[in-house]
Amino acid sequence: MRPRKLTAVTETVDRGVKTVDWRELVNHEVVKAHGTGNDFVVFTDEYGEVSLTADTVAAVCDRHMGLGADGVIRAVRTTELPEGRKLFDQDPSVEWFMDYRNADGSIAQMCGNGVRVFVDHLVREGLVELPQGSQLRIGTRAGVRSVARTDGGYAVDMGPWSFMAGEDAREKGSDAVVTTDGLNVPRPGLSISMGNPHTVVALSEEDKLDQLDLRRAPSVSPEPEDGTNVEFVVPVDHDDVEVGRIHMRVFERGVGETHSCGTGACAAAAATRFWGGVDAPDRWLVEVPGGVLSVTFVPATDGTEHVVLAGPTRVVARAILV
Ligand SMILES: N[C@@H](CCC[C@H](N)C(=O)O)C(=O)O
Repeated sequence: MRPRKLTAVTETVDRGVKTVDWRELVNHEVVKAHGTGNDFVVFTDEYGEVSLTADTVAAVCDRHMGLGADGVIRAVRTTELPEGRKLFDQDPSVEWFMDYRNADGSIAQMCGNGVRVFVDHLVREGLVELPQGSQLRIGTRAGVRSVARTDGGYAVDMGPWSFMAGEDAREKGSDAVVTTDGLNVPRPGLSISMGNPHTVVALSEEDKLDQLDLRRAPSVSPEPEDGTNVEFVVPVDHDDVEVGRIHMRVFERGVGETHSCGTGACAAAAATRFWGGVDAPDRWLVEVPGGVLSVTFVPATDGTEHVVLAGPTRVVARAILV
């Protein structure tokens, strides 16, 4: 899961025109869709016939030479991948697996915006039925997730959140030091797992989120072995004490700065609520450059606390890769 460098894909230059070759996906129909500006190329590979390589993913996601996206999502039957088969054997109602890849071709365990886009794809393609109010259980590399159709999109039970550094972080409120361009001093960060890793940094209003320069990856010390997504948050002033509100910018592992990150919004809300103490609300609105995500902390039947992420999805194009 370590971030990988964008490697060269097979390129041919014909009369001055560079053409990239995405091999396995030639002639495949794909959909370009996004959730609050976190955009994905999505395709169905029901029987797992495409052997998707990191180079192909990077080529398709290239914003100049490809379709351009923050990641690729393959919809595949759980029975067709070893990771999915395990989930299916435990619960045969889990029929579909979200095979998620970052723009650089690396594999990530989870993608919160991607789950909504993935389920919307299954519904639109007629692969599942999901009337409003009903739930669909899908497989991911972080385990099974339940998704409900809502008025304006989908709500995903993202499972429990946890401190990556354990109880030590709970006591200190941070476990890392984060440095980034645009911030003149290093800041403490709190690392939270949502199935994938996040490090959340709180900024004061004066720090001005928009002064951050996230063209280069922030440096996180100690450096997490598998890398991390880094979220910067600033509280938003508002009157409703029942709902927390934050602004967030994110640098995603394996991608770069994105317009939104669903798991990042959950981690950012979890960290901010933790810093806020016992009176902090259970419902949060996370404003990202691509829109607003809703994050709610709910007690689960197994005694843990689950995070429910809700937000919109939008399909922008259907294409055949040539
Ligand atoms: N954009 C996603 C997160 C995608 C994976 C992430 N870049 C990672 O490597 O962990 C989301 O909406 O959660």
